[in-house]
Amino acid sequence: MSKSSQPAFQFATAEIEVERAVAELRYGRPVVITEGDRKLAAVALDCVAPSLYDQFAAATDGFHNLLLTAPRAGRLGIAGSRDVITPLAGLGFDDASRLAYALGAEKPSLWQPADALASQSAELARIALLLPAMVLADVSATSDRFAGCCEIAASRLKGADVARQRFDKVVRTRVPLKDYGDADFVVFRGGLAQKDQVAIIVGKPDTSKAVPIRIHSSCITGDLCGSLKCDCGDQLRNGLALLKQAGGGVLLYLDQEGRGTGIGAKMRAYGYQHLGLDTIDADAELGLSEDHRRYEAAVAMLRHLNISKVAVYTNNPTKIAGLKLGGIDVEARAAVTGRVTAENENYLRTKTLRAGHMMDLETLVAAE
Ligand SMILES: Nc1nc2c(ncn2[C@@H]2O[C@H](COP(=O)(O)OP(=O)(O)OP(=O)(O)O)[C@@H](O)[C@H]2O)c(=O)[nH]1
Ligand SMILES: [Zn+2]
Repeated sequence: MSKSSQPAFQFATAEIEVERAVAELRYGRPVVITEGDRKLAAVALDCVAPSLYDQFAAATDGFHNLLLTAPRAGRLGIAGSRDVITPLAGLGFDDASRLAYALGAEKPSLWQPADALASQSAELARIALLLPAMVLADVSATSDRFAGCCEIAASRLKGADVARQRFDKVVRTRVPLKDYGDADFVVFRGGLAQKDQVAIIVGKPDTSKAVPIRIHSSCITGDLCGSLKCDCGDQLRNGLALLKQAGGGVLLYLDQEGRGTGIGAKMRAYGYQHLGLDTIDADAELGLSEDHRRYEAAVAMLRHLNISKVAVYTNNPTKIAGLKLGGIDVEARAAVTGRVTAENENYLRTKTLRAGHMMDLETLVAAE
C-alpha cells in the first residue's frame, strides 16, 4: 500500500463525538447540538467563564435561555415536574447562576416548557459531571458565529449508549491489605467519558456459585477521610470484611462520587445541607435528580470476571435493579451498615424514607 492510500484516521463514532462535546463543556466552551436543520448552541453555566457567558449572550443577540431541569423548576415553585427554559436577556452571569442553583432564588416571571433538544443538552452536562444548568440559544443555520464550536447531532447521545457497556480489563495485580489479607485489584477501562473502575477480589470466590459482592460508590469524604456526614467509610471496610468472612468475594469500587454527580456538585449540596436541606432537596436545588448512578460498569466488570450469579451486600434497591437489568442473577441480598452518628442520622433517615433504602435505622440507632 502506498503512503497516500493509507486510510485516514476516523474518529467519528457516537461515543467519540459525545466525549469531545463533554470535554468542550468541561473546558467552558459552547457546543452546538443539531437535529435536522436546527442548531442549538449550549454552554454549561457551571464552568463557563463570565466573559465567555457575555460573549455567548452577545452572539445570540440576547436571545439566550436558561434550562431549569424539573427538580430545580420544582424548587423554584414552577408546577408541573418538567424541564423548563427561561429567558436570560438582561441577566448577567451572577444573576443567571443565582437563578440556576442558588438557595432562595425567586421564580422567574417568564418560562415555558423545554423542548426535547433543550432537555437533551442537560445529559451532556451530566456526563461531564457539571450541573445541568445549560445556557441555550437557537442559532440560525447560516450564522457563522458558532462556526468554531464543536458540533454534535443529538442522535449521537443515544448512539453512544452501547459504549457505556464496553469495558476492557487493563491489569490485575495483588495488593496485600492490612485487615483483609491479599486482594487482587482488577482495573477496567471504558464506558462513556469515564475514569478507570476497580474490582477488588478478596480471597478466592467460587464463581460456580452465587458470588458475594459489594457495589460501592466512591465517596472521597467518607471513604478516604472518615467524614461523619455519611456511612460510606464504614460500609467500605465492613463490606470488605463481610466478603472475607463469606470465604471470598468482589467489591466493585465505582467512580460515582456524589451519587454520580461528581465531587463539585456534592460539595455544593453539602453547603445547602449545612443550611438545613436534606440530601435529596439539596441536590434538587442544583437541578439534580435523586440518583444519577448507572450500573453498566458493574455489570461489565462482573461479566469479565465470569460472574453471572451474585449475593449482594447493599441496602439500596436501585443497585439490585441495575444488576438485574444487566442480566446478572441476584440470588440474595444482605445489609451492610455503618455507625450512625449525630451528623449522619438525618442523611440515613432520608435515604430510608425518601429513597427506599432497606435499613432498620431505629435498630441501628438503638445499638449505638
Ligand atoms: N449527592 C450526594 N451524594 C452523596 C451525599 N452523601 C453521600 N453521597 C454519595 O452517595 C454515594 C453512597 O454510596 P454507597 O454507600 O455505595 O451507596 P448507597 O446508595 O448508600 O447504597 P448501599 O451503601 O449499597 O446501601 C456515594 O457516591 C457518595 O459520594 C450527599 O449528601 N449528596
Ligand atoms: Zn459518603
